[in-house]
Amino acid sequence: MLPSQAPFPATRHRRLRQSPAIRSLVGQTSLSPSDFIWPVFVRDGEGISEPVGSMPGVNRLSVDKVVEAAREAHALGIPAICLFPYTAPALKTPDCAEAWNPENLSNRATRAIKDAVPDIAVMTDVALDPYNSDGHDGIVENGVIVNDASVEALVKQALSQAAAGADIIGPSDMMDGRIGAMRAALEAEGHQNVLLLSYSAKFASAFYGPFRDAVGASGALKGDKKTYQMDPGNSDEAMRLIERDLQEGADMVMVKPGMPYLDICRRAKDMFGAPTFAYQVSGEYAMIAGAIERGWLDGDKVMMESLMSFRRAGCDGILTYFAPQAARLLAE
Ligand SMILES: NCc1[nH]cc(CCC(=O)O)c1CC(=O)O
Repeated sequence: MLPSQAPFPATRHRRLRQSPAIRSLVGQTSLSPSDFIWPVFVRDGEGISEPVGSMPGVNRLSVDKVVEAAREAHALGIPAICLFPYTAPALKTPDCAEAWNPENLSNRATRAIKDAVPDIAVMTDVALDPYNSDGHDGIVENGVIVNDASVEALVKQALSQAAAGADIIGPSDMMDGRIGAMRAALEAEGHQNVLLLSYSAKFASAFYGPFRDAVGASGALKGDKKTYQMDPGNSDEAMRLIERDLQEGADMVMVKPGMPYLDICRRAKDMFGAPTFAYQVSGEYAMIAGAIERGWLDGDKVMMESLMSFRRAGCDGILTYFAPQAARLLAE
């Protein structure tokens, strides 16, 4: 686009900024509760809402409280909720079998939400880290995260989530070939309408720290995730991964983390035009919420500005821990 404009004073850009009415008329980007997916942490028990230390305002919720959260989200116009289970250390094994237990926490929460609030979409996380005594997203053999055996396990996990009623399955594991394998298995098992929102461009980021505390994975993790998550400096590789996942049957794609990777979002949207999401991850939330808590930033304004940036970068939606707070503000 070549901006075409008369010289000053025929063009005065401030004319277009003079009042709320004019500004709203020419505003290019919109933000609505329907753009949000709300990630929530699920734990065992009943009636429990337990604060996550490094994420002020975020709690781990027992299944009954997750159902309440889903009701609240639905009332606020948030279309989807994404479940992350906090798994007891005793259930973590090298083969990660709890991941496809039909009665695991994530599956119980999915069924409870779909029973109580059928209209909200439930998204689940496919990755082995909550169930792995090694803390990795894939299966570890002799210190190596093995790809193909991991994909087999991830397919079992995805099928158990679909059977529990998940609407959107979000593979966050970054193994190769998992989207194609999951899509084929979902078709074969009669889950034709289950959506795959692939964490296609997921970077090996230090911004996931608070999340690993929230799901109890930081203690277990040996080493780092750099052999499967992406190098933060790579952009072309992100495009190749997104293209690969779309070709394997992903319905929607994700860039993660969000704010430090908005250039990847814009490039992905321009290049593929697929439904594109970004995950404003735990560390991004912690930075903003921590500064708000100290009175260093104006909370509502910074939150909304950060969310608007994703929309401006071309994202159709945002996974954000701010979802209910932002939706409430948008409803005012
Ligand atoms: N498969 C794990 C997973 N799924 C979502 C997040 C991070 C989310 C966040 O930081 O908010 C992670 C952490 C990781 O890869 O270590």
